[in-house]
Amino acid sequence: MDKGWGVVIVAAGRGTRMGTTESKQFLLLQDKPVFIHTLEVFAALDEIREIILVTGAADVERCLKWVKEHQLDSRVRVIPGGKERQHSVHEGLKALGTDGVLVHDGVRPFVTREQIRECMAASASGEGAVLAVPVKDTIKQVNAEGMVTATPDRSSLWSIQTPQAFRLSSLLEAYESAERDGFLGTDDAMLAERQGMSVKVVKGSYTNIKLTTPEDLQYAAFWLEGVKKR
Ligand SMILES: Nc1ccn([C@@H]2O[C@H](COP(=O)(O)OP(=O)(O)OP(=O)(O)O)[C@@H](O)[C@H]2O)c(=O)n1
Ligand SMILES: C[C@](O)(CO)[C@H](O)COP(=O)(O)O
Repeated sequence: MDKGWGVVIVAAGRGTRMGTTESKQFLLLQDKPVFIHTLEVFAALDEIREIILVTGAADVERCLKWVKEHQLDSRVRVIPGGKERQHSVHEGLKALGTDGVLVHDGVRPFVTREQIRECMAASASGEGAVLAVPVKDTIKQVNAEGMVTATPDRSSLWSIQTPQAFRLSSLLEAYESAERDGFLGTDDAMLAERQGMSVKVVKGSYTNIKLTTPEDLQYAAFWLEGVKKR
């Protein structure tokens, strides 16, 4: 990894499930937009040479302002994204010039430096690595009529998070192949898997939540308050 690691942080979504007027990545947590909390974790790692923030075309200017206000402007580049998460990640990957890449959701602000490092290290033993936690609930498959059709064995089920780490050239190839085939996935590893790449799962933590629905914001405020008191 001569050219080191880069990270693509995606923050171009609309946050439909959150239902707020302001996009969830820009909501304030302790006076700071959510995505700034996320950027700060990655910016604190010297081994990350490039940080690309991908946001909506209409939000690039205000993101640049926030980035400057929080003294992250020497570390972070801001570019416009696309219609789906996959398109936004793809734009970010094209903007990087490193050997390794981490992809992370801008709305997962509680990832830790240790988890990021573990993910980078684990990708060396395979072709990719993802942070994840074992599923805690019993999972059921349910049909369109609301009836249970199966109860999969949860011992092999994991909830997948970000960051997800890969060699940049391989992940770019996977993204280009998905685009050619019109394939849309919900995470980066899915695209790598369809190229036959091996993906290692790294046990993360249940606190690395993605802010998705309104109660996640309450959890985030509660969590940050606890961290402040420690
Ligand atoms: N076109 C998109 C869609 C999503 N994302 C980003 O991908 C991450 C994870 O996606 P998700 O939680 O699904 O975010 P949204 O698409 O914003 O939410 P929703 O699906 O509820 O609309 C978020 O950081 C989001 O900003 C992105 O960069 N570009
Ligand atoms: C990449 C991801 O965070 C893995 O859990 C997630 O898939 C992204 O967004 P989603 O729209 O909630 O699936």
